[in-house]
Amino acid sequence: MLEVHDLTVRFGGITALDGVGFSVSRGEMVGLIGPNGAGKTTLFNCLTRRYDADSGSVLYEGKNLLAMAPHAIAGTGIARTFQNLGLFPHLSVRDNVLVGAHHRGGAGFLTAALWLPTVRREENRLRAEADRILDRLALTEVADHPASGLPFGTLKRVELARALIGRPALLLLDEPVNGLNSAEVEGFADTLRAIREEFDVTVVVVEHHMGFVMGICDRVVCLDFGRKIAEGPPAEVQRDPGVMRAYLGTAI
Ligand SMILES: Nc1ncnc2c1ncn2[C@@H]1O[C@H](COP(=O)(O)OP(=O)(O)OP(=O)(O)O)[C@@H](O)[C@H]1O
Repeated sequence: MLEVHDLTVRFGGITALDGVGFSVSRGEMVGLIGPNGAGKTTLFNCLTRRYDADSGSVLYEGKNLLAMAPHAIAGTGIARTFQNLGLFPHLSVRDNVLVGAHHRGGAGFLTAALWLPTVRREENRLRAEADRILDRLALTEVADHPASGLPFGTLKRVELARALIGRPALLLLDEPVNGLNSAEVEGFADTLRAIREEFDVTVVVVEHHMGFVMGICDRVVCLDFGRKIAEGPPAEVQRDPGVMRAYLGTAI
């Protein structure tokens, strides 16, 4: 589904990604780990075309992802969540989720401005779908509440709901359990396991919480200073001497 070859990204003198390569098969859940500054978010930013790569290639379903326009990414079936939440604080939870469906609306500017019946039908259909997803993620009670002021754990689920309404085939999650307490982490892991089946979605997840990564992922890729230093089943990567060295001084 996804093939990353020899990907390099530089920011001035910093090489954030240095010849990184790995692939992801349909249906897999792959963990992307590595110490702070290893290049994990930069990789996500390349996959969603926020950053340009200096060299290398990314094939998504056989297509050259790096040649696509950033606005076309959602339409290809790739959705992401953000490390520091990318929600609109003053919009309701439901409207934040509906933002994730923007590429599925077929109405043009004029039909939308005139609020024609086709637009109303489309809006009703998407609202019904948003409500189903909100219900699935236990967010119905806060659907009309503005995002601002809600607990962090709730907002993490809103981000997931917003990604899911785009009907993604590939879901990129950037630190989805960062800042959650241990009960919330467990709850999120259970939800993600179930959602992976229900929505038939392939997942790449960046996360520092090793218990979460090791418990949920089929395979783990570890980056350090922009380079891939290990890849394999979670238990093997956790025991890898290079990975242990990269995390020296950090509990893993
Ligand atoms: N837009 C940017 N401009 C300059 N440098 C950047 C930019 N984005 C990332 N970097 C640098 O690239 C390197 C990799 O950063 P990145 O955020 O990808 O790491 P990370 O593995 O996601 O870290 P963390 O776990 O702390 O989120 C770091 O040295 C960072 O400072």
